[in-house]
Amino acid sequence: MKQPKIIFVMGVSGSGKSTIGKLTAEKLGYSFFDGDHYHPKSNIDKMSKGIPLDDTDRRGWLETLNGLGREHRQNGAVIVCSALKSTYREILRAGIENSLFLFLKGTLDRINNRLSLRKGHFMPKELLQSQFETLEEPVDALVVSIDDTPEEIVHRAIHLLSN
Ligand SMILES: Nc1ncnc2c1ncn2[C@@H]1O[C@H](COP(=O)(O)OP(=O)(O)OP(=O)(O)O)[C@@H](O)[C@H]1O
Ligand SMILES: O=C(O)[C@H](O)[C@@H](O)[C@H](O)[C@H](O)CO
Repeated sequence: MKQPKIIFVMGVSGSGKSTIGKLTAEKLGYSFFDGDHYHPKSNIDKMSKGIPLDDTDRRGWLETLNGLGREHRQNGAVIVCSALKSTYREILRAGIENSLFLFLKGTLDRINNRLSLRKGHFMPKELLQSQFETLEEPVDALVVSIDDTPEEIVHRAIHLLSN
């Protein structure tokens, strides 16, 4: 496979997207963008109150991340985004031929445990159930299990990306 220039790291809240995405970008020498930093304040306020985002809330945010992908498609970027639905992934990858989704797959129990330990993040762990309900697992993504150390997960992801 020709190594993709834009890698979207996807999965439910707490699946490890920021952790794995940052390390993967470092290894590949790509820019790194964390989708969490591109939400409008209204979205952050909503999630902080424990209310899940809907399609309308997410639309502009997904378009912004697609714009980032288009901007960096020559030099390479890892972009972190939950990308829960197939229609969201269509928005994200629109016009970017050499893009790929890396799906971090884990169980609700395991992620719930990790979120119980995480401090200082706006996303309440009570929203995790709705993240799983919204998730449409991708059929055309690279899939890595989250049941390992971040270093091992990144090692496997890079192996998959370069084969
Ligand atoms: N492989 C791993 N093993 C153990 N802990 C991990 C692993 N990956 C991530 N974590 C921890 O799990 C928590 C969630 O990870 P992280 O914040 O990267 O997830 P996320 O998908 O970016 O979350 P969100 O979408 O809510 O921003 C963090 O406290 C992180 O340190
Ligand atoms: O689509 C969504 O519901 C949101 O994007 C969330 O997943 C957050 O961005 C983030 O992952 C929370 O930490």
